[in-house]
Amino acid sequence: MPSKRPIIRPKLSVTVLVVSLVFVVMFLVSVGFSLGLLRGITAKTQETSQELLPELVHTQNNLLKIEQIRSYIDLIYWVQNGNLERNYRLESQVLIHSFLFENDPFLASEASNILHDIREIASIRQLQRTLQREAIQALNEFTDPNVIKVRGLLSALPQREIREGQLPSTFGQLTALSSFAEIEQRILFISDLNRQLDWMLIDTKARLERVSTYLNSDAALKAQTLATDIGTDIERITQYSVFFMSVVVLLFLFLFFVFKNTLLRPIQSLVAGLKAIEQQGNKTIMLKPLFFKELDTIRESIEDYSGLVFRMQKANQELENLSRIDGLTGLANRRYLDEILHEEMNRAMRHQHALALLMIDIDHFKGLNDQYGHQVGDHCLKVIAQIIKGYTQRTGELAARFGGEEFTLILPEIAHPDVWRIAESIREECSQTAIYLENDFSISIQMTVSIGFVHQVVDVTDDAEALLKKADQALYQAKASGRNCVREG
Ligand SMILES: Nc1nc2c(ncn2[C@@H]2O[C@H](COP(=O)(O)OP(=O)(O)OP(=O)(O)O)[C@@H](O)[C@H]2O)c(=O)[nH]1
Repeated sequence: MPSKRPIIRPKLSVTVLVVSLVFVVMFLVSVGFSLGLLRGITAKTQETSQELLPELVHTQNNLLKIEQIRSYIDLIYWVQNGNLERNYRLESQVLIHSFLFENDPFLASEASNILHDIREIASIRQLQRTLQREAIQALNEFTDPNVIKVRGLLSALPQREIREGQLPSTFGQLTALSSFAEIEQRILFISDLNRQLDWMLIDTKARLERVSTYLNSDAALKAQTLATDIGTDIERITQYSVFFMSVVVLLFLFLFFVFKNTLLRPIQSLVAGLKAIEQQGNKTIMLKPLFFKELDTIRESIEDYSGLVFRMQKANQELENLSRIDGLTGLANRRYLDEILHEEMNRAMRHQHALALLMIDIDHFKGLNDQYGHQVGDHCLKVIAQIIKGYTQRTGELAARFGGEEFTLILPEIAHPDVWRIAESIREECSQTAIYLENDFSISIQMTVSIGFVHQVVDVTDDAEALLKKADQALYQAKASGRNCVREG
């Protein structure tokens, strides 16, 4: 037969240590991971605040500068004073130079175009202003109303354009100085310059608008990138938290399930085992082997304890039986007789039943002892005892050895005629039984018994002693009446 391999059971203490270590390692890993994640997010936030935010600020600055350049261009266009115009031009140039390109080729090329436009506008405006001034100066000496009108028109440039046909057809004295066509041509040229300026202004403003739109969309893009970055980080933190919490919850559920099956239930079964020993110590209990070594050791101890309790209960029972039984005849002894008689009297009293007590004594037993010896006497006592015991069938009936060669029979809940019948039967059976000597079967002994009994409904005034006494007196009468007879007390 193949030898059974011993089952290796894990130790609870070691398991708890290992689980704790796993938890500690998991905790450290998660702390490390959390710190790494947070560090990454912090670095990203710093990077954002150091790069993206300044970029956004630069874009906003550029937008402001664009607005300022736009107003400078207007001023360059409208201003009549050359010095002021130069100032505005320089200011706008400074602004363009302070423009932040951030390596953006579109911005760089548009800035240089704007610079070029400003110079162009300024130079045309300068030329227009010079020509305008010269023309006005030349016309200043004349008082002709048409000349004054033309001078007025020239002074209103560039607010109001001078169109062909707007000029008067004659200039009076002026025609003496130069031809009408020549003057008209010059004034219209100045006005043309104005139209050119208008177009340039429209172009430049459109360019500025383009740059402004570009910067705005760039700022929006950067803001969106920033928002997306923050959103991604928040999502990562959320995902990590959900993952970590799920792992922890699942692990706890798993451990709870494992410990419930390997720890809580086994402990409950051990407690149930102990209770079973307490409640039913008359049999040994067997428990299922347990997973953890320590618990299994406790299980083995409980099983051993159960076996011990069982053996002790058995021994106690045997001792108790021995203390109730007469060693020679196997009938109840005097002590147990008193106990049962007391109980049966109480029961009879409660239920108002009649109780019968028979005292049975072997006749001339001393002579038998003397003739055949004590051993034969003992044998006869056993035979008579078995005959009497044969009359105990119902619950509560008890045959006892009262002492020496005297026996007692308790018959509860019995009718009077039945007592007589049973007593006579015992007497008759004893007298008809031939007892053979164990070492000589040729010799048989005939024995008789005398019986005294009492039958009555017990009341509170009665006690066991009185009942026994009454039965004994009846027995005495039977003896006095010549033995081998029954008498009632
Ligand atoms: N062999 C044996 N004899 C016992 C035992 N117990 C008592 N005896 C004897 O029983 C006898 C009782 O004798 P007595 O009381 O004189 O009664 P009896 O001889 O039966 O006479 P009556 O009862 O008057 O018929 C005594 O000789 C006791 O020694 C016992 O356990 N074994």
